[in-house]
Parts: sequence; C-alpha cells; structure tokens
Amino acid sequence: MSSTSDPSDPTEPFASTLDVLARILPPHLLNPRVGIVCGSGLSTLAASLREVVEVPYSALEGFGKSTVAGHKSALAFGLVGEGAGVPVVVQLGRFHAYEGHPIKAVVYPIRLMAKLGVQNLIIASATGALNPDLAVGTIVTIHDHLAIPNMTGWLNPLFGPLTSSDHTRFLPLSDAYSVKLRRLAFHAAHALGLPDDALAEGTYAWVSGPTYETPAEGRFLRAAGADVVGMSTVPEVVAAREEGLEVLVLALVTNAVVIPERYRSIKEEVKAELEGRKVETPPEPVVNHEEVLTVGRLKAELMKSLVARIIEMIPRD
Ligand SMILES: O=P(O)(O)O[C@H]1O[C@H](CO)[C@@H](O)[C@H]1O
Ligand SMILES: Nc1nc2[nH]cnc2c(=O)[nH]1
Repeated sequence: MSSTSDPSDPTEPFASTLDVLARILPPHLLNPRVGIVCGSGLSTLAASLREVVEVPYSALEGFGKSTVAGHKSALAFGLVGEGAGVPVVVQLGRFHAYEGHPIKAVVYPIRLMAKLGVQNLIIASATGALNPDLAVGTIVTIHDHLAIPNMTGWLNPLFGPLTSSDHTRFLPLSDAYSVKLRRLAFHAAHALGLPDDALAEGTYAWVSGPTYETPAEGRFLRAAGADVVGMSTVPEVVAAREEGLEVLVLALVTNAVVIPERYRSIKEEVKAELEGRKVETPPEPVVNHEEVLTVGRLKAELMKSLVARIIEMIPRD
C-alpha cells in the first residue's frame, strides 16, 4: 500500500480513510484483490459475498453521497467463492459528475481501492444500446471507449498535477480494457451455460448526462462507432488505468437509444388532416430511469453469477 495523499486536496484524504477502514475491518478483508463498481440497479452484485462488512460512505472521508435512485452509499467488503475465498471490495453506489461531484471525487473510490491492494477492477454499468443488434438484457464486455467530455477538454480525472511519481503524465489508453479479464468473462459465461447472445463485445460512449440522447446525438454516437452509451464508467476506467489496475467493464443494455429512421413530419400530418385524410401516428418510445432500474434488477442475478465466476477464475498469485 502506498500513500500518495495530498493534504491540500480535500478529495484525496487517503491516509485517514485507510486508517478508518483498518479499524473497522478484520485483517483478512482489509486487502481486497478485486474491486467491483455497481451501476444503476446493480447493487445486488454484493449479495454473493460471504462475511460481509458494509461501511457507509458517511464514515469515510473523501466520499460524497450517491444521490441517484438504484445506488446505495456504502462500500461492502467480503469474500467470493469457496474455502478461504477471494477478498473483494464492492462500491455499492457510484458517483457521477452530473450529480455535482467533482471529477476527482468520482474516481476517489477507485484510487482508494488501488491503495487497499486491488489489482483487478470489474465495473458494471447500465447503458443504452446504440447498436441495433444489442437486445435489452445483453451484457456487453467493453473493449474501447469514446470519452466525449474529455475530447472537448472537460471532466478528465487526470487533469492537474500528478498525484504520484508512479504515474505518467500521458497515459496510454489503447490497452485500457484487459484482454485477460475479457477472456475470463467469456470463459465464465461458457461455464455458466449462458447462451451465445448473452454476452457481446462493444465500445462505450461516455456522455456527461443527465439528459438522455436526442435522436441526432444517438445517431452521431453510433456513426462514431459506439455500441452503447452511458453517463459513467470511463472516468473510473481512466483512474484505474493510471493506478495500474486491470479493468473489465460489463455494460448491461437496459434500453435502446431511440434513433428513428426518419423524423415524423408534422408538415405532412397537418397537410393530411387539412385534406381530410386520417393519420395514425404511433407514440414514439421515451427512455426513463425506472426502465433502466427494472432491467438492472431483472438481470442482477445473472450479473452476480457472472461476476462471481470471473472472480473465482482470476489466477491467484
Ligand atoms: O452508469 P450507471 O451508473 O450504471 O447508470 C446509468 O443509468 C443512469 C441513467 O438511467 C445514468 O447514471 C447512467 O450512467
Ligand atoms: N446516456 C445514457 N445513459 C444511459 N444509461 C442507461 N441507459 C442510458 C441511455 O440510454 N443513455
């Protein structure tokens, strides 16, 4: 464990937070090997842990409060698997920049996990599908991303002075998504007997939110090569890579982004009306967070088994 705490930065009180955890946790849970971030509606990923100790964010300096429905405000420490088990830490509620959290606070739990000894990070997120081949309920292993805010100079968690001499000023991200962990995900899906289309591969577009996409934005992101879109995940990936962690992102498709093939023509409708012709206009679907949470809850059991199996398959050193 290395301490790179910068007392001048209120979002990085690592030493005191590590101290609190050392007082609360039994020694065999204090150095988790795997970290898990639970996305919207996916907090139940922690339900497969044994000997769980939950630490509320309110007890931990540097942690804000998760304000989004479907996110709790606690870290869960516990063991996955039989026998001695694998010690893990689960972030039960993530922070999003759109909630008003500074971007450094969004990634603070990731950096803390690295300081606790986590080597492998599994991030589970709710996403909208841009790729029409991805059905709702599909789990997409992410192999690349588009960090839209970062490309326009916003919300990069690495802005500012380096916080450790181990970090590099210019972090490469072409290898951000661990091949080792992605391979394990497909082996785990096979071992669990999941159908071939349960687990797919794709590129995540990160947008700041909290608005969902307009059709034109959805079309733009799809044309740029993204398969799914969400309002989180990428800052966590970036910080995790800076900390030297292996990263797996499991993006659950909770809805399809609405990208109609053509716009409804009000001009044509009014014309038809004036000519006395009857026009049937089916309502266009609109995404909402309740739908996102419902699919998260429906798929929580599957995600939980997959994550647990992947963790059990990670080679122990
Ligand atoms: O990315 P997670 O936190 O899983 O949640 C996704 O779902 C929420 C919108 O419904 C947004 O926060 C989006 O990012
Ligand atoms: N931006 C965005 N985030 C999501 N999270 C879950 N669904 C969606 C979506 O359709 N768009």
